[in-house]
Amino acid sequence: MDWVEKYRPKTLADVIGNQSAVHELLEWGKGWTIQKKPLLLYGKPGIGKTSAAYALARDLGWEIIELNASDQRTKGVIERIAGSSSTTASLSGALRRLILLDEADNLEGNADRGGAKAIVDIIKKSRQPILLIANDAYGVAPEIRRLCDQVQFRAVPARTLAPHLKFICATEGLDCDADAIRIIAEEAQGDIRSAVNMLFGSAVGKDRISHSDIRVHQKDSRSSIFDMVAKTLSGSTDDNSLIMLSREVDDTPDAQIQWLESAVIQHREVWRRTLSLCYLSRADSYLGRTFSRQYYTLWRYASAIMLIGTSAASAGSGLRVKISPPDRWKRMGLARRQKTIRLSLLNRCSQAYHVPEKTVSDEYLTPIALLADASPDRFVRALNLDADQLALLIHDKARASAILKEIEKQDKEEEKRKAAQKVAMPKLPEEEMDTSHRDTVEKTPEKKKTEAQSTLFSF
Ligand SMILES: Nc1ncnc2c1ncn2[C@@H]1O[C@H](COP(=O)(O)OP(=O)(O)OP(=O)(O)O)[C@@H](O)[C@H]1O
Repeated sequence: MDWVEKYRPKTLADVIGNQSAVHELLEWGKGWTIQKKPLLLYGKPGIGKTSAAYALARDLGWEIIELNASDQRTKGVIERIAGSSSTTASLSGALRRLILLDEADNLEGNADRGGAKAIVDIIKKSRQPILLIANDAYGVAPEIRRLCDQVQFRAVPARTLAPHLKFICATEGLDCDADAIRIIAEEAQGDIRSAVNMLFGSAVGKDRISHSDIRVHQKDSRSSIFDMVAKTLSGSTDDNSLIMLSREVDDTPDAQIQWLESAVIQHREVWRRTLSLCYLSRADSYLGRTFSRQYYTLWRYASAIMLIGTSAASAGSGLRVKISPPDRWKRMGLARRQKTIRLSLLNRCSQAYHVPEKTVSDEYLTPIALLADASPDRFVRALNLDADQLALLIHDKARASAILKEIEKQDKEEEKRKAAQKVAMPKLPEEEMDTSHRDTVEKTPEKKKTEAQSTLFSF
C-alpha cells in the first residue's frame, strides 16, 4: 500500500495542521441540523480537505456518499446518486449520510452542464449534511457558493510537517537524517501528499536515507505544471532540470506550450515577449512534424526549444508571472458552455411546444426571445428556465439573474403563505388529503406543458 493511503488520517485528531479549520468542521458536524448550510472546504491540493471530511464522518458515525468529477456529473447522475441519498435515510443504520461533492470547482463543460443546477436543487432539498470540496472557492459556481459557508484549509508549514514525516519514518523502521526531513518538508511547500510521496519515492529499496537520496521531483504532478512554468520563467534553473521537470508533468507537450504562452505574454519588454513566442512557435512546428511524420525524435527538440529558449529569453527579467491555465482553454470552455445552454433551451422549447428542435432554432427562437423579453417571468415559470437560459433569450445576464432571484423570492413567500394557511385550516383529514392532491396535480408535467403552450399562444 502506498504511504499516502496508509497514513491518511483516520480521525480528526490525526489531521495535522489547519487546527482552526478542523475545529470549525467538527462544530458544524456536531451541531448539524436541517437548517445548517453546507460547508465548502477549499484550499490547495494535498492538505487534508478530503481526509478531514472522511475523518469527520468516521468520528460522528456517519455514512459517506462521495461524488467526484470523474463521475460525469450530469444532472441525472447527481440526482440519482446524491438526490436520493440526501433525502432518504441510510440503509446501514448510520445516523446520517454525509454527501461529499469533491472537485466542486470542476463543474464545467458538457457533462456538468445542468450539474450546477442539480447541486443547487440538492442543497435546497437535502435532509442530509453536505460538504463540498474545491481547490479554488471562486472556481465554484456562484449560485452554489452563495448557499454554502466556507472554511479555508491552508498550506501546512514545514515545521508542522517535519514531525509527521519523522513519525512515518519511525513506523516504517526507516533511518532518515534530519537534513533529509527538512528538505522534504520545505520542498513540499505545504502539500502533505507531496511530502509523503517524496519520502516514499526516496525510500524505495532502502532502510536509511540521507539528504542526497531525496528525489524532490516526486512532487504531485498536478502542481508540477505550475512549477515547470515558474522555473522556466525564472531563467535561473539549469537546462537538464527543466527537461526532467517537463517529463514529469502530466500535461502533453502541446499543452505545456500553451501554458508557457499564457505566461510569456506577460513580459513587459517587447523583445522578451517576441523572442519567447518565436521559440514556442518553433517548438510547436516541431511537434506538428512529430505527429504528421510519426518521427518521435523531433519531440525531444520541441521540448528543448520550448524550455531552454523561453528560459533564456526570460533570464534576468525579474518578472513575477501569474500562472494560470491558457486563456484559449477558458474561451473554448465558454463557447462549449454557450452551446450547451442553447441546446438545452432548444430542447425545453421543443418539448413544451411540440415542435422539432430544428424548427425552434430556425423559426421560433426569435419570436420566443421577443416575447420572453416582454414578459420574462411568465416564460421562466412556464418553461422552468434557469438564469443562463433566460440570459440567452433576453441577452442580458444581470437582468436574467435578477429576474430569477425575484421569482425565487416570490416562490418562497408563496410557500410560506401556503404553510401558514395549512396551519390555520381546521385539521380535517379529508381536507388535508385534498390539499396534498392539489399540490401533486399542480406539479404534473402535463399541466406544465399546457402552461408553457398557453404562455406562447396567449400573446
Ligand atoms: N492534514 C493532514 N494530516 C495528515 N495527512 C494528510 C493531511 N493532509 C493530507 N495528508 C496526506 O495526503 C493525502 C491526501 O490528502 P487529501 O486527499 O485529504 O488532500 P486534499 O486536500 O483533499 O487534496 P485534493 O484537493 O487534491 O483532493 C492523505 O492520504 C494523507 O496521506
